[in-house]
Amino acid sequence: HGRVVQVHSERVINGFPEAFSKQARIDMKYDFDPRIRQSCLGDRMSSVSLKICKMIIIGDVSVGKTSLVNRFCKKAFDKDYKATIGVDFEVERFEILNTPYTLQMWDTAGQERFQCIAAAYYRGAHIVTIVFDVSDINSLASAPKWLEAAQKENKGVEDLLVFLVGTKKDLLTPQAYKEVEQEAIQVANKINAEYWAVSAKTNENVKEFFFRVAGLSFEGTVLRELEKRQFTPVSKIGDGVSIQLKKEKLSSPRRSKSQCCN
Ligand SMILES: Nc1nc2c(ncn2[C@@H]2O[C@H](COP(=O)(O)OP(=O)(O)OP(=O)(O)O)[C@@H](O)[C@H]2O)c(=O)[nH]1
Ligand SMILES: [Mg+2]
Repeated sequence: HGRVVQVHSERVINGFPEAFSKQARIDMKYDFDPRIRQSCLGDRMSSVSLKICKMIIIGDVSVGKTSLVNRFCKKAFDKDYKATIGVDFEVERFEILNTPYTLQMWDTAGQERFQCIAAAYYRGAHIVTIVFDVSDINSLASAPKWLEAAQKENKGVEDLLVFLVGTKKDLLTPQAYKEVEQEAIQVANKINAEYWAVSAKTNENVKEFFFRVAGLSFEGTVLRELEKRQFTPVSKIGDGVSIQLKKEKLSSPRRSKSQCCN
């Protein structure tokens, strides 16, 4: 039996997803790395290892983290605020260049009193999405603090993908938005993040954002695997039976000794 992975046709990615802003993008490329296209479309990758990445979604209280995830994963928008208690979890399956890819999303609480619970889930993240509300400039100012908190739980990890996402774009006039954008791009550049602006209410840029996350993180994880394989004995490469779960990245969160919830 081959593995059968059901992927919804709306989650199929073949073209390289574009960045939102030329002024704050993670990379300057316009296509997948040629090595990726070659190995994925040659259908050798898919039988060898499961590709899963973990994304944490962090940011101030009520900026719209849960709304962003729910718009994409559940196609729903709720105008009433319901605080996230600790953390919520969603999974999305994609098919990228014929290869199954899973994105885990950990939607964390912004409320101060849940911080210690939420931070326990930061570990093992490949992707950090810092959310702010474009109609609340203070929430943008918090972005560096949130990144620090994520880095603290992922010490020594160099290739974290960081996104800075402004939500509630529908609340601002185009002129007011442009002013916020200038500041947001500066912050994004300072923290090496890619900048996006979205609206969960109108659905503007929501799918585009998640596709970009999926495309870039997929590329990163496949490239890491290809690099690892360069050092693997040839006989092991093609045997196809070793579906490797990267256990260390997926394990349940451990609480750090130094802090939290007393
Ligand atoms: N107009 C508008 N309102 C939004 C948008 N996104 C979220 N909201 C509203 O903002 C409020 C907070 O949204 P949430 O998604 O719950 O915020 P959160 O960041 O998850 O909050 P915590 O879980 O407490 O950290 C809710 O009333 C949402 O309806 C948006 O794009 N436009
Ligand atoms: Mg929430």
